[in-house]
Amino acid sequence: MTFTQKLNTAWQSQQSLLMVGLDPDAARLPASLQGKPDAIYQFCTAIVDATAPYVCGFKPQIAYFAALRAEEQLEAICQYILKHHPHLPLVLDAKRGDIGSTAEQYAREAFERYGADAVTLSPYLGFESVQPYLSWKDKGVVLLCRTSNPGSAALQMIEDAKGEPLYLRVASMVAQEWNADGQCALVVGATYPEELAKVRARVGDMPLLVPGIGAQGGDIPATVKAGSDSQGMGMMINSSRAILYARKGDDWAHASAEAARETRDAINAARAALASD
Ligand SMILES: O=C(O)c1cc(=O)[nH]c(=O)n1[C@@H]1O[C@H](COP(=O)(O)O)[C@@H](O)[C@H]1O
Repeated sequence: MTFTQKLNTAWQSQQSLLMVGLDPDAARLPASLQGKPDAIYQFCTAIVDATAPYVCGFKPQIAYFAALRAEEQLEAICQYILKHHPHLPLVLDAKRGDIGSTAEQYAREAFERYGADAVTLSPYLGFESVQPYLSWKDKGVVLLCRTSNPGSAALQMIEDAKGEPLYLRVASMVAQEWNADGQCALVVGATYPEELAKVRARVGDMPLLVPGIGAQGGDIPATVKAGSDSQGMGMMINSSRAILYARKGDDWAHASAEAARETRDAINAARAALASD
């Protein structure tokens, strides 16, 4: 099964567009896990199990693991997800981008070492920097387009002579030239619903990874309205910190599950309102 098929199946069977991001911060781990050698593995697998009923997939962010010298725990977490939640897409958030020969190694890292279904990439180096990932025919590539951060406009909104902003040029290039085998998706922040709508209009039903709800303050109804595809789906709406650190007391996994359920329900309420418009 390809990444895109797995994602479509998960959207349908889970009735959820919520993706939970795994961004483990050592300083914010529950007290009961602090100091344990496998604390990150214990934390992330418990979050995965608790939130799995409410999500369309998981997105571990590699920097959080690499910074803590915890790549082996990330490997074990990925294996755990593939074994215990095989129907849920695993998107490795690595934001790689390099010349072709190096990209071949990054692709092996994402797809062989971690077994990810898809990986996030920068489009900045052009097609041959992405081609090594696309040669893994059942895998997905998720290209940065209009990112959620405040400084993203400085480059991404630069206009060409015809007044076309760079992020829309990226969207068109990926949709028309890079997506021959239907493996591509784009990243557009929930913090920019206006641009999200423009990307959706430009790329048809291509999947979008949409981070920026929760800790970054993106509005769920505006996101759903702007980014839904023709089937009322089409987005992996990511939330990391607001789900991971939802706890108020000791029952942290339960608090994360509740936060995930509430977020999924808010997304689905917005979808229902849109459908009845
Ligand atoms: O590619 C991403 O996932 C990404 C792109 C983007 O434009 N903005 C963005 O926040 N992200 C990632 O999405 C996650 C957002 O985390 P929270 O703000 O805690 O929900 C982080 O792992 C970011 O690295």
